[in-house]
Amino acid sequence: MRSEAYSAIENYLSSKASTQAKRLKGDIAKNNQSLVLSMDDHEEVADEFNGIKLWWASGKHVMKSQSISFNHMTDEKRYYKLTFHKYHRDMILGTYLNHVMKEGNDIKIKNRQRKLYTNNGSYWSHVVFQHPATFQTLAMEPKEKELIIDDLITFSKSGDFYAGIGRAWKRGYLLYGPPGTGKSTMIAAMANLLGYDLYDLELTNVKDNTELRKLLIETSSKSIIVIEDIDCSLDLTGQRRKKREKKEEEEEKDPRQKQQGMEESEGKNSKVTLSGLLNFIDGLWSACGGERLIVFTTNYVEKLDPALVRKGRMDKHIELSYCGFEAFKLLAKNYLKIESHHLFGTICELLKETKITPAEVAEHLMPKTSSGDAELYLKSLIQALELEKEEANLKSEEVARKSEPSLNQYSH
Ligand SMILES: Nc1ncnc2c1ncn2[C@@H]1O[C@H](COP(=O)(O)OP(=O)(O)OP(=O)(O)O)[C@@H](O)[C@H]1O
Repeated sequence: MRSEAYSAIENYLSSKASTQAKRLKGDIAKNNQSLVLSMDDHEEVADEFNGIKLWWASGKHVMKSQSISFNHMTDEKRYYKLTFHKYHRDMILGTYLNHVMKEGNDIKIKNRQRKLYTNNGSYWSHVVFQHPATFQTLAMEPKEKELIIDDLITFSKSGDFYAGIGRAWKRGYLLYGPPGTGKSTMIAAMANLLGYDLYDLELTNVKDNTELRKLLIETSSKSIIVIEDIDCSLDLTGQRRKKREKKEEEEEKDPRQKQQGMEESEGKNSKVTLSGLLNFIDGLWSACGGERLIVFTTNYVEKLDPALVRKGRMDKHIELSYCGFEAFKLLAKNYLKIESHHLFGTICELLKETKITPAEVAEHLMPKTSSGDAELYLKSLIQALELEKEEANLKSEEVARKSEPSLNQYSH
């Protein structure tokens, strides 16, 4: 088996070899030669570190097997030879080799096949995670997007910082906004950006706090734990608690209602509590290693229990909202491959006056025929926006009419 150090160097060099090969690609293409991205025996890869030039070469020692064999098996020991000026020896053996190992291990993590876990009761099962969403394709205000990317990258590089201040290497995100504004898409983009695994935790499948604790302890480092629609997942919101208290009062008055309620909720009743979840986020988690993000999503942020969303627990609150012009332009670029059009001005004005989600805009821009042209899709979007605007106007007129004092009120 190859040692960890060997495979880290191998990863590092294959990335170097591939950049050098890419640089050569033009010449190679001209000569109609095939492109070699990995290192062959005795092939050299040049590297430069802090202005110092070095050369790596790979090779192998072939040793005749001591045992008697009919098929002349040989043992081979592969190695890498590093050549540099002896003046730099200390720096190369220290700083440079550490840098190679770190980069090599990072490449390994980035290239590994990532997993999407879902819980079936108290067990995780997984499939390969292959969602194509990235921050480049996520439509939202560019400045806000930059801030989020920066926040995520800073987090992923802050292991030493968290250790230094004695805090668990974890960060909580709350994504909120109407359905179809890209909450799930953003989570996939986060996982793709950082190369993390995803744990999609379905709280309604979790029996009680003990089961919750077991599931969360089993999650690995470099992962995102997602609890979608936290307001609907459990009895976690203030409103739901009040509703339940009211229902309990009614049931006390009429025991028949209680029986009916028990039958209805049988099978989907989970005893996970808000305090169980909070205890884990605050306490237990800190004890089980690091580099985890926990992401809650909700369509109704105002309904959440303040204890759940207070800063420190959910470090960053991100609102995903209706489609603005910048987000529309990105969708048009992705879906229609256009960056400008004479209908953009009309769309820009209509977007200011309407509430339409990026999912709805995307639906209009999605090519429906192989010959469909951009103008057709933009016109369909304009039609939808005009309809939306009309409906919104009617609604506000109705609200205004209802709030007007009726004439009778003033008659004597
Ligand atoms: N901001 C966005 N950028 C790009 N595509 C988007 C965006 N928002 C929505 N979409 C598109 O709409 C579809 C639905 O979006 P998504 O599931 O991410 O929304 P959501 O906010 O998570 O909705 P829900 O609250 O119903 O779960 C996605 O598959 C994606 O193609």
